[in-house]
Amino acid sequence: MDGTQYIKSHFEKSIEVKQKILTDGVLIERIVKASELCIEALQRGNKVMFAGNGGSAADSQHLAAEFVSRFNFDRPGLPSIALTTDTSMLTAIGNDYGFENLFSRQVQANGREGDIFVGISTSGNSVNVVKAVEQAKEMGIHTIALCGDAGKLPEMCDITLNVPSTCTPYIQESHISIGHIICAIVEETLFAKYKPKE
Ligand SMILES: O=C(CO)[C@@H](O)[C@H](O)[C@H](O)[C@H](O)COP(=O)(O)O
Ligand SMILES: [Zn+2]
Repeated sequence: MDGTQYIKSHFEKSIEVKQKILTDGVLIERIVKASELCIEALQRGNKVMFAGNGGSAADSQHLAAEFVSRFNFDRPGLPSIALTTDTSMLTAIGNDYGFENLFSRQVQANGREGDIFVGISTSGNSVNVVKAVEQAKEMGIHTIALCGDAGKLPEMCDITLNVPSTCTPYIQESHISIGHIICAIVEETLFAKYKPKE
C-alpha cells in the first residue's frame, strides 16, 4: 500500500462527507433540534444515554464523558451515561438474555420518562441498538439516531442525524464531530455564565 496516497485519499473522502453535511440544511437543522432536546431534558433533571457497538461504543463513552466532566470550559457536570462500559452488566445481560438485549435491558432498568437515548450505528441495523430504541419509545424516552444513510435506525427515532455516507469509518468520523457540536451547544446554552471571559 502507498501510505502517502492512502492518507490523502482517506482525508479527502472524510472531508467530502463533512462537506455534504455542511450544505445539508435539513441535517444541520436536526442537529440544532437534537441539541435543544438534550437541553430541555437536562433542564428537567433528565439524563442522556448513549449506546453503540465497536467504534460507536467508544463514541458513546467519549460523549457521555463530555457531559459528565466538561467540554470547553469548567461548569457543573451534566447527567449522562454510556450503556457500553460496565463489564459486569454487559456480561450478565449478554450471557443471560442475549447480546441483542445488551442495551434495551439497561434502558428498561435505568431509563426514565423524559430521558434521551442516543443510538449510534453506522449500518443502522445493530439489533441491540434497534431494540434499545424500541424499549426507549415504550417508556416515553426521546430517541436520537446517530447513523448513516442505511438500515432501520433512520426510520425509528424522534430525531435522525444521518450522515450522508454508507462507509463506516467516514460516518464515524462525522458522528464524533456532530457529538462534539451538540456538547458545545448544550454547554454554552446551559452554562454561559461559567464561560471564562475572552
Ligand atoms: O470502529 C469500527 C470500524 O471503524 C468497528 O469497530 C465498528 O464499529 C464495528 O464493526 C461495529 O460492530 C459496527 O456496528 P454498526 O456501526 O453497524 O452499528
Ligand atoms: Zn473504527
